[in-house]
Amino acid sequence: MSNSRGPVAVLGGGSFGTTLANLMAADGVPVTLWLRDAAVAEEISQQHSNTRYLPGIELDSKLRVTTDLLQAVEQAPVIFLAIPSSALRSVLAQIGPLLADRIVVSTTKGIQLPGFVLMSDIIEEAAPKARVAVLSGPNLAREMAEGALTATVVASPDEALCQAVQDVLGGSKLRVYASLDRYGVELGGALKNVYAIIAGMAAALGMGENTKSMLITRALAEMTRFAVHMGANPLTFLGLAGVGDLIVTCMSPKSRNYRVGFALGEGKSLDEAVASLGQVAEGVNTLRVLKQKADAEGVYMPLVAGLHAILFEQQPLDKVIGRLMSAEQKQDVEFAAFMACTPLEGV
Ligand SMILES: NC(=O)c1ccc[n+]([C@@H]2O[C@H](COP(=O)([O-])OP(=O)(O)OC[C@H]3O[C@@H](n4cnc5c(N)ncnc54)[C@H](O)[C@@H]3O)[C@@H](O)[C@H]2O)c1
Ligand SMILES: O=P(O)(O)OC[C@H](O)CO
Repeated sequence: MSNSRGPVAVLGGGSFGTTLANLMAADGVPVTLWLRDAAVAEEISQQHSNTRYLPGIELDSKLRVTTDLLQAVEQAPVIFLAIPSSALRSVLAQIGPLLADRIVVSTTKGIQLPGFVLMSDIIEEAAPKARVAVLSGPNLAREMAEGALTATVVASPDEALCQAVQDVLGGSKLRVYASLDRYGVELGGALKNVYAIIAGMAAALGMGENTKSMLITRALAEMTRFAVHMGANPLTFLGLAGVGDLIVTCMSPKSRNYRVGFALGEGKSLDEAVASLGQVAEGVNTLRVLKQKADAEGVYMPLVAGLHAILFEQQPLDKVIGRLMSAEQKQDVEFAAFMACTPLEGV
């Protein structure tokens, strides 16, 4: 098995897996994309397109594709996972022991039950000897596939691992920054999806720019409060995987979570909003898991509680907004307080 620039396997042939694999293939990295659907694999290999997830994008002819999972991972020292959080366990169950000593990078931005299970936890359970990192940041797949200049973060306490991922993934269109705070980067990517649903709702309801700015800023305070309580470094939330990803997902109709929120704001039911999307919106499940955890830990998360009340407790929107606006008016910037009790390492 070789290393510094591949071979690489990308597991998951949806929007993000196809995009990441294509970027690396175009940059000369030997990549194999694994997906389940033989017809999509055939289309990628013969037509160099994935019309279901990236319509109108011409994929690089060097991109190899397979429906054979073992073949994909067999010779790859670096493996990216771009599988929805709900399916990660079942995919890893088929290959766990094969992943010993490999670099396994989760790009999945979700949290699962029971309890509060991150994707890195699922990987380490299935493959205890793998070297695990997470990748997160303001990374709308469609824009990356179109060649937009983009930055992301690879996070692991293992600096050599981060360097290996930077070498393989970084290129003329994509800058890959490193972080030692894997936990914070992973939480940032998952939590921001919940606030993107709220931002989409606010947009559909015609709320003003002041309101959108208030939402994003208070969302950052709220998600950081939770993450710091759980052990993450607050400074991580000032970076690409925190405020960077929160901004893009809360501002862009290209975000699927934002689009779910927008559809809800237009009066669709949650089932209708999710069904009309046809792609994964991790924020809906994350909201359930996060609300439970915040309650159990006693962390104050009024925006999460408000969205949960609307989606899962049948509370009317105007009542929830009224409650949010009449809550105690607290301190603005909490970062000083967060940082006073957190060592400035692990960012
Ligand atoms: N799309 C983006 O812009 C983006 C960016 C960064 C991170 N992510 C994260 O990447 C993850 C994947 O998202 P996506 O955008 O590629 O989703 P998607 O909805 O575009 O595609 C999901 C893919 O997963 C496949 N899949 C579903 N269940 C599977 C299973 N059991 N086994 C194998 N494959 C299965 C589907 O067939 C599909 O190819 C999500 O957690 C998402 O938050 C997405
Ligand atoms: O389309 P979304 O809402 O899943 O967001 C995609 C990425 O996470 C943005 O960084």
